[in-house]
Amino acid sequence: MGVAVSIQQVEKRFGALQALAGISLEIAEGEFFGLLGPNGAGKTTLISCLAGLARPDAGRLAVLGRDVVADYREARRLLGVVPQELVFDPFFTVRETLRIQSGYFGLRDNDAWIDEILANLDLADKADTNMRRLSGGMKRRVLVAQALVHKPPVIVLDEPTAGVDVELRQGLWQFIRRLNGEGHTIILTTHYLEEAEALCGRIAMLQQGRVVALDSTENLLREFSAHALSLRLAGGAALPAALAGMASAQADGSWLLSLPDFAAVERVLASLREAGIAIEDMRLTPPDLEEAFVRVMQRGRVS
Ligand SMILES: Nc1ncnc2c1ncn2[C@@H]1O[C@H](COP(=O)(O)OP(=O)(O)OP(=O)(O)O)[C@@H](O)[C@H]1O
Repeated sequence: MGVAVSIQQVEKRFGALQALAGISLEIAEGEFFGLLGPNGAGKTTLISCLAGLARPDAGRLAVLGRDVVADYREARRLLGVVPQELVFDPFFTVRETLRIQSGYFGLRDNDAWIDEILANLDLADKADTNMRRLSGGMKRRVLVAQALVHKPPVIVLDEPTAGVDVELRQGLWQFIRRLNGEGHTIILTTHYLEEAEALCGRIAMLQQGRVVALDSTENLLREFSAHALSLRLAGGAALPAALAGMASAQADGSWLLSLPDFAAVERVLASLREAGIAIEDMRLTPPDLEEAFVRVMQRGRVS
């Protein structure tokens, strides 16, 4: 697999603020890649640099080998960006908007693909509706459609599901997954960590303009999150001393234990049995990206 996106030592300042402080990343063709980080971490700035909308102060970015500054037009053609902000021209219908966007890329007679996009984004019945009459969620769908009109091999989605209802989210992800299955590289930023966990094969976490974690989703979960075992003991019993170190008392009288793997559940149960303590209620929650994210961010702040 070739390199879809190459980002090398990219820096960007806004006055005194260092928005990007030396970002290096490589995203392979066909990846579903997540770019996560708290508000202000630099995700949108990095995407703007990739799309040629902002110029980095230092470093290089390339899309499928095309430098985004030196070879702007070709790099831009290889990229489809769904922006975070709802910007649109209120005077055109949905179809006109998509035809105009096709025109920017020199595409005529693009209606077959436009119809397919509209159908997949559940916008077909809005094709002749004026943009200003659409709801916020519908406008967001049009932004997604606009990014796809030229069938870009690399698709960047900057928080595409903010303010979007559950049904569209599912439809959108189904469509994006299909495109990914057909070989399109997908780069996603989102604050919905469940979505990132379900969709992304690899994730970079940004904090204050730096990459503070970069790994497969699986490895990030393994390293930074644990199985959480919630236990309520009969008669409000205390935990045996051997378990106390890995547990914290909850406000409702239950205990929360952080376990590295399933085998640890067995050790906990054996320890309770030996101490003659009965269990009233027990729940096991798998590792999740939200916990991993919080831990990575806390670690970042310390160093
Ligand atoms: N045009 C600009 N002028 C000045 N500062 C800017 C500009 N654009 C972004 N910034 C600042 O750069 C930093 C990074 O912003 P950016 O929008 O890239 O973050 P983000 O990770 O996308 O955040 P969010 O999750 O809120 O979208 C922030 O501190 C922001 O205030």
